Amino acid sequence: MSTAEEEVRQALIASGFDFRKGKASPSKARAYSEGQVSADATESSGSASSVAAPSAASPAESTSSKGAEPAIPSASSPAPSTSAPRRDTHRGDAHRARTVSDGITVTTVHVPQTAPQAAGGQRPRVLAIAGTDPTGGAGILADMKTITACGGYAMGVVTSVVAQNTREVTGIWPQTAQCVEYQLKAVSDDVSIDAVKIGVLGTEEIIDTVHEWLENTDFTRLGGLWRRPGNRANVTQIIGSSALAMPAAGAIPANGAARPVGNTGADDAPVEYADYAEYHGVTHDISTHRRPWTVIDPVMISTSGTRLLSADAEGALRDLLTSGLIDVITPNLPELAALVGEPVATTWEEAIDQGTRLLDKLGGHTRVYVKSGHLKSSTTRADAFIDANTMRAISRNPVVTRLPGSLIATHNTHGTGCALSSALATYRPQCHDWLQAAHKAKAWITGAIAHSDELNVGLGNGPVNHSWNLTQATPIDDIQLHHVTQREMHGRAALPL
Ligand SMILES: Nc1ncnc2c1ncn2[C@@H]1O[C@H](COP(=O)(O)OP(=O)(O)O)[C@@H](O)[C@H]1O
Ligand SMILES: Cc1ncc(COP(=O)(O)OP(=O)(O)O)c(N)n1
Repeated sequence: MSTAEEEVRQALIASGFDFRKGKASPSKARAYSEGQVSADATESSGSASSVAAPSAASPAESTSSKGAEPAIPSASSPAPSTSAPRRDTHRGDAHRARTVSDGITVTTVHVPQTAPQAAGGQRPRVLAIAGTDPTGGAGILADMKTITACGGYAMGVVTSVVAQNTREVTGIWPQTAQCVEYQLKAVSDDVSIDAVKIGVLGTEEIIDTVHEWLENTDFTRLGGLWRRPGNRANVTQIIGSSALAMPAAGAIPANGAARPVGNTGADDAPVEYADYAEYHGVTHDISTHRRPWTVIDPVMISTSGTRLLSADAEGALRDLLTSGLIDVITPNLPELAALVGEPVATTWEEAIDQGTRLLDKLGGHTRVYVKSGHLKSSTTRADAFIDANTMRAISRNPVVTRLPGSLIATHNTHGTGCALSSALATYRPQCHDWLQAAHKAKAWITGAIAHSDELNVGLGNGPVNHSWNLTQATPIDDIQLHHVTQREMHGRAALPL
């Protein structure tokens, strides 16, 4: 079994998956434990692999990654508190490098995983802007389940009502731009939004509406973004006691003008951003992340072949993608091909080349998470995270990180892309950087696919199991229910009408 498979296996074990009993899917469990799912064997040797552009050197010191346990938040098995010290979690250890295509070198990098830190019980507030699927496998219902399972508080704005099931799409009713605008405003007028996942947008007008909302809303007005406790030292180190102070000399390399962060008042300081900038030596994120962390799944065509974005809306989509308002775009292979105007990639290497070209095309304003679900010729399901923002201090080239994964033999892949992008958006506020969030999202979706056979939903391509890492609902018997109801009624009676 390759180390990459071992990592996924460990992630599943950490989440409560029982390989001996083969609880979710005996055949799948066997494939894992006996090493039959071996797509990554020739491509990775560390606990995670990265592809780095030539001069993007990874930190050199090496700590063994063997046995490192990717943490997946789980109510049943809380993430271990013995994880690596926080400040170390970014520091990948280069193990080996190889060239996959012109100018791109694969480097195997160990990216230790730590548990998302729950901030005193507070959950990041994550808004999904997406279409519907009444079967709950894809779209906004799937987003709600994913966000909840990944530790967020889920909110949703509906862009399009879609009649679909696990087999086909039978009708699409895009909402008016005004309807979407009112929904967006209703949320952002009242709630601090920490992260946004964008799915089906449907029409040019809706894209423009979301674009304008992201651009013009003052997201810090309601008291700033969610932050984890315990980071105060980093903020003061970088931005001083006032959130508007400039970085201390030397704290951030001079590769861009340091700009004040948006929040005022020490308690509202956006700790994440300062922390991010300090580590990566970039100022980009300080200035842009006054907005919520934003992930877009550029859903254009459903797997069943139906257009979910009108053809004339593609120009507006490109404008949004190049606006600097989007942090990560998560295309599947057909979407990636459409965005770069090329045939669909047939190998992982081609997909990476296309992802890098897409990033170039978008002016480097975003990050590209390339999804491998449609890779027909291979049993690898490794994804790639291509980032032109990190490591700028060392190299101007984008860093391409391989997120290991192997094919799971199941037809239950309806809505995988929706779930992955929601998981990414939800993990980001709980992680140190996008890369760590990407690793967690990949581990989570792998678990959700691996556990999908526990469900029995629909006659076609069934959904993934969004609640795979959650404990069973606590059974409540009739007597308990009776007592709760009595208490509620007494409470209500006391409320003024
Ligand atoms: N059969 C599978 N086995 C393992 N991982 C899969 C499988 N199908 C999809 N994935 C993973 O699910 C995620 C979503 O990918 P993809 O299916 O390409 O997206 P979309 O649903 O947008 O088409 C990716 O991480 C991909 O690698
Ligand atoms: C309302 C809605 N949004 C998105 C999709 C596409 O879902 P995706 O996760 O890309 O997966 P497939 O089901 O198309 O494989 C959808 N169908 N509906």
